[in-house]
Amino acid sequence: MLPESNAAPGYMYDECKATADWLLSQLSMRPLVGIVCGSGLGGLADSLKNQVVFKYSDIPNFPKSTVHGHAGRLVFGTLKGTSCVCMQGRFHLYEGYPVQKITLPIRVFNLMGVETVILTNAAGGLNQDYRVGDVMIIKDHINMPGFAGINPLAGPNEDRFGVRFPCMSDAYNRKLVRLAHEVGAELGFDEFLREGVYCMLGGPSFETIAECRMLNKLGADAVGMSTVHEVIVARHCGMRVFAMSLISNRSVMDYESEERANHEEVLQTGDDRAKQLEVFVATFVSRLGHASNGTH
Ligand SMILES: O=P(O)(O)O[C@H]1O[C@H](CO)[C@@H](O)[C@H]1O
Ligand SMILES: Nc1nc2[nH]cnc2c(=O)[nH]1
Repeated sequence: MLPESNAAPGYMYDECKATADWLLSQLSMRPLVGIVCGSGLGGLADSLKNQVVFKYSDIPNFPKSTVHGHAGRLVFGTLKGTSCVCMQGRFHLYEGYPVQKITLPIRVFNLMGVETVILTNAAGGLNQDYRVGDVMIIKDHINMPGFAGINPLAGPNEDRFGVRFPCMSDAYNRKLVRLAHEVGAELGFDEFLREGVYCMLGGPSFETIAECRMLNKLGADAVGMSTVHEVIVARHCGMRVFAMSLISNRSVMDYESEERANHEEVLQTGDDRAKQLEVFVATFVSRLGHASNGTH
């Protein structure tokens, strides 16, 4: 056990609990599903009914959103009768926060009673069969910052959340992956639904051509700058995880290519697929099957 002085400030159990209690004291529901909206996908929160909305800047201990396309609002409400909380905007390493701080909301989800976390992101398509607008169900990840010791669980372990050495070979719930394929097929989305491996880099610069080629050779199908740290923290505290990437741009793999990755294209692709993804997430949530409906 590391000495107490090494305890990371702002996201240990007591801070997370204070934030969860503050939120719950103002709500008449308890969320069962937590949703994180990726770049350009903030519209997912708008489909929640009976909304109660908090600005991140008003929530104790919460970081602030600094990225265009991430509104910085926590939205509570119901999706087809299931109580949900939705992060309309997430936090990234490149915003300058410690990796533990950007995952604080996931621990707050857990303390509010969330059982299932649905993470979405925008990502570059490394897999050469992928097209812009494809949706990749994430079956596994490569935690590139983790290779350099940047892991949200580094530091003293908080036993009240989970064990020191959590398993990650089952990070992405396989039943939920199957459910996503079923829902996709029913909605007629098979044509653009894929399944693959997401690789996280720190950003904010996009990848070089050599980096894209390397990542693809290593087995990654899509690359982004988020999600993995949230998955690790969610699994550490025992929540089930489903995640998907909207392929917002094709990773440039060829020195002759005129394509250039840019955030505007990322946001535009989100906009183009927004309605279908809203229907997908709402249908998916309605099939999760929780024991209670989250009302007191
Ligand atoms: O992963 P999300 O939050 O969807 O955002 C993705 O889009 C941004 C780059 O355009 C990066 O932040 C990348 O991680
Ligand atoms: N790292 C990275 N993140 C992204 N987010 C959306 N597209 C991309 C991309 O091509 N690379």
